[in-house]
Amino acid sequence: MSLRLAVTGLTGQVVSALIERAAKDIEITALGRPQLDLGLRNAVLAGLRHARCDAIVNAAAYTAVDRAESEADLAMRVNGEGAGHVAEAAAELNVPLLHLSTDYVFDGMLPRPYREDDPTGPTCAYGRSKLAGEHNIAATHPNHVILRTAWVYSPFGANFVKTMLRLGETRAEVSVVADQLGNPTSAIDIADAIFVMARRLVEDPSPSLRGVFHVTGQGDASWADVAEATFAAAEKFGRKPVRVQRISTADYPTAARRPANSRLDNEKLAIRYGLRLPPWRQSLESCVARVLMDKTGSRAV
Ligand SMILES: NC(=O)C1=CN([C@@H]2O[C@H](COP(=O)(O)OP(=O)(O)OC[C@H]3O[C@@H](n4cnc5c(N)ncnc54)[C@H](OP(=O)(O)O)[C@@H]3O)[C@@H](O)[C@H]2O)C=CC1
Ligand SMILES: Cc1cn([C@H]2C[C@H](O)[C@@H](COP(=O)(O)OP(=O)(O)O[C@H]3O[C@@H](C)C(=O)[C@@H](O)[C@H]3O)O2)c(=O)[nH]c1=O
Ligand SMILES: [Mg+2]
Repeated sequence: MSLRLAVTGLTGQVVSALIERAAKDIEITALGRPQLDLGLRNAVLAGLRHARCDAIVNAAAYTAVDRAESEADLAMRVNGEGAGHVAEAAAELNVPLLHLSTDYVFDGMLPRPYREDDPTGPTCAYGRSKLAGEHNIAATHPNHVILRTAWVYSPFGANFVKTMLRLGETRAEVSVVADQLGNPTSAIDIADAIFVMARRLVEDPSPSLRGVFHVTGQGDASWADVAEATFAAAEKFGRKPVRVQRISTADYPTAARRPANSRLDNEKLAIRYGLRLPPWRQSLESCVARVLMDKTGSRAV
């Protein structure tokens, strides 16, 4: 059965992955700035009203974590209120809404992976704005899924893995925090999960498929682990080795405070949707391969 998805954002990692991964029977309508600005209610309602779709994916967001500390109002307008506007549109169109949220809604103090119903407690402005978005969606449109994902990387846009590959071009050593734990997640794997979930939501009205779901790559890592895996993969493509100096958060001051442990338990997704994302190291290797192949002009693997 064909599936028509209206997606917010034009150039983001998840948007790009959705466009690239859509099978022939999936039609993606991407809506973004300047026509659709999430902060402008009328633009969101008008833009989505005219997109003929079976489901809406809210993949656009203000994602500059450190900058959000000094632009908290803007982050809130886009991530908090903006998500509410998208939910209003989904309610008006009577279609399911799949909304992307983040591990940064948690404070990071729990000594185990977070489950969907664990208490939230964001430590930074970006996290607070994303949590407000979750609340606005839940209050506006019951027919929704909030996918909390984390540490997203891909060949598209800006992300930590591409930052490491760029730093590695000129440095023999990079210092990276080793005391923040999370789940690196490929935007491509997120896109594939969104297609499965959207189809189910369109076909099946059951409440057990709705609500909050944790959707991350399998396996835990620190940022230092991600950096090491990135450089190890890059070596296979002829890059010189880069050493990772494992440092602590205290040695890498940033504007935003990030959770020390934001690992997310994915069991609910496995049980209710029968879905598990691939192990992060596997997807990371494909990503690095693609980024480096694209650079040398060779065919991507
Ligand atoms: N990146 C990550 O590590 C993680 C992301 N998430 C969530 O996943 C989702 C997708 O993230 P990702 O693909 O990485 O995001 P990106 O930062 O790659 O892209 C963000 C997209 O949002 C668009 N955007 C920003 N502000 C607005 C606005 N006011 N109106 C309309 N569009 C806007 C950008 O458009 P433009 O091109 O015009 O700037 C861009 O297309 C987001 O909800 C994010 O919060 C969750 C966990 C981790
Ligand atoms: C570039 C760099 C970062 N770091 C640290 C800073 C920080 O603690 C950690 C990650 O840095 P980044 O700024 O790349 O990642 P950050 O922007 O915090 O990534 C977050 O983005 C938002 C959108 C999310 O929703 C989160 O899930 C998460 O992916 O690594 C180093 O230790 N060394 C470095 O050279
Ligand atoms: Mg960042």
